Amino acid sequence: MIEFDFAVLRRIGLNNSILAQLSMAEAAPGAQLMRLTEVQRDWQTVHDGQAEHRARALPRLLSSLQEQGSGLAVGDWVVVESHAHGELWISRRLSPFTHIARRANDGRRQPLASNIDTALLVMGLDNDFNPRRVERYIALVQAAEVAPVVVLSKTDLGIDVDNRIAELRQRLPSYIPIVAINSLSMMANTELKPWLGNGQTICLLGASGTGKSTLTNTLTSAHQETGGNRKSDGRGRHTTTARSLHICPDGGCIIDTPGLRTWRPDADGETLAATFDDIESLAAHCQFHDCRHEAEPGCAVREQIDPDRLLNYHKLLRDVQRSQQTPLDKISARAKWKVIIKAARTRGRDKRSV
Ligand SMILES: Nc1nc2c(ncn2[C@@H]2O[C@H](COP(=O)(O)OP(=O)(O)OP(=O)(O)O)[C@@H](O)[C@H]2O)c(=O)[nH]1
Ligand SMILES: [Zn+2]
Repeated sequence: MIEFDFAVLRRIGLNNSILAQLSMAEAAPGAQLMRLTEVQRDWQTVHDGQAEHRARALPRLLSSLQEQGSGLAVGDWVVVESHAHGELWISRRLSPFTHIARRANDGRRQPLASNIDTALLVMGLDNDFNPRRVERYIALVQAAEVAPVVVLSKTDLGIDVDNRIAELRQRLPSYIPIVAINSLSMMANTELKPWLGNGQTICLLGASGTGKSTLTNTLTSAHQETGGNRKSDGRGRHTTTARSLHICPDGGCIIDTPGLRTWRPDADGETLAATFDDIESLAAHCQFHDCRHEAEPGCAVREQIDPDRLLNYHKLLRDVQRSQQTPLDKISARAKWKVIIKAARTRGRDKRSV
């Protein structure tokens, strides 16, 4: 039997999709369900809904995750066993319902965060305003099956808010919510309430200086120190504050880790096509089957899609194609170009000498 208090764990994001896995989980007596809030090489921090504890993962768990090409990430739900001397050991990871990973330079996938329902894509209405970047983030979080919400911050700066919202609204698919807020105002709580129900987990993504920390403070104002409830029940070492899990007093919790902060989006072509499905579905109506929506007559896409959104789509697709090349592909692509350029130069010389 795995012990847990639903109401307490719900504050840190427990939901039915995780619970459904528990009945099948074998565990030692007294094992507890907890949420991972920090992942280091040799140790982890887990949250039991009230306080954080230092724990370690069983080597067999780590190697089986590694075999699956996966690994522990902040936000994972784990089964924690208590061994002799109060040591806590993570024995099992429940399958995450969403998983954000980044591709490391060597091509491996590196887990960043698990079990996030909604990503707030924070963008300042000031100089930071950049629809292309938002489209890129949307593609990425959708690839992880996390729901995107575009949050335009700094409405108080007297920037032409309505026009900028209209510009984005016209450009993005209609199912993507756009919310404009002042991160410094408590009103932000009301505006973001739909994504902060009890049991919901959100994360904040966006460039530096857009107001992610400010907004996190506003949303969690009554609970700055989520793990601050010190317990001394002798199990594991307690830490006082949750560095990466913040509980919102009215429901919901926020995951904020250095990994997510420095995460720069990458995606594959299929994912991009899914995010730009407005373009893909219009393309079926172009006169030419292989229309590139550039100068072809009878193009259905150019008529309806914001030209910059179309440009961005093509640019992202090119990026994807490049990033999916292996080092060998890149070398052979470069070699091919060298041949082409050399041939063009030779042709140029031949023409001149005629
Ligand atoms: N006027 C105004 N200022 C804001 C708002 N949101 C954030 N700021 C200010 O913008 C600056 C940057 O905000 P942060 O919350 O630190 O931004 P961040 O996204 O967390 O930045 P990093 O930590 O670098 O990722 C701070 O000086 C904030 O006070 C807002 O809605 N209105
Ligand atoms: Zn076309």
